Amino acid sequence: MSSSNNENELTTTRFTDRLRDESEPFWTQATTHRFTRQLADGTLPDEVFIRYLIQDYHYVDCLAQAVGFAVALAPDMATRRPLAGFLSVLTNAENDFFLKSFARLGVDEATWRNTPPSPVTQAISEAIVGGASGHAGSGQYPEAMTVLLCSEWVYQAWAEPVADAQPPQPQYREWIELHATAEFIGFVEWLREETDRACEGLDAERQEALVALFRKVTELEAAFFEDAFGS
Ligand SMILES: Cc1ncc(C[n+]2csc(CCO)c2C)c(N)n1
Repeated sequence: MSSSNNENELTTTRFTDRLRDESEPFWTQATTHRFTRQLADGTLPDEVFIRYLIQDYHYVDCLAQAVGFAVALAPDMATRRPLAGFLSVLTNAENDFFLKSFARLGVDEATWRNTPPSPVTQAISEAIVGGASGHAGSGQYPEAMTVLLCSEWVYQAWAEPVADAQPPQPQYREWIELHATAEFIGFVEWLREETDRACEGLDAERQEALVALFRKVTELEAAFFEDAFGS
């Protein structure tokens, strides 16, 4: 499949292109979901966004744990630094967004604290933290990068095409802007390059397992959006 190790080939398939392409139909479902379309045109019901935010706050807490594993597993300071920068965004600006949005939407602290993670949230959190930490039997840098890449790339892929949308709800505009900034797009490209570098020399069996992991997380990203509709 990948010819990237053959120097005589003029065209090569990036490993991360393979991850995305082999995740269909879930990739298209996750990146063009009605949740993101309605977010962009302002027709997403408040109660759907509130359900999503409460679940996503659980998810982001698990994601921060997964990034911590990636920081630990990274090969050197130059790779730890962007991951640590991302962890800082997650635990500061991103965290502030959730608390501000809960306040704006009238979701009191007891509600977001006491609403348990849904089965879909539990499944995606286990896939992310398990994949990155070894609880799912892997726990190496390529696995950690693969789950992080999926989580971030799906969001860039839905947000960038709707970056100019101006829904009337300020929290919808902010949620789009957060995922369409040059900084975030640059971070996703770095994740792709680093995942390519970490995975392209691995044997076929390991690569197959990484493709399956990326595909599973992509499927769960689509299910996570659907879950917010209560269907
Ligand atoms: C289920 C789910 N999957 C992925 C993301 C994406 N994401 C999580 S943290 C972060 C950093 C951006 O500031 C981004 C893009 C999400 N929010 N929820």
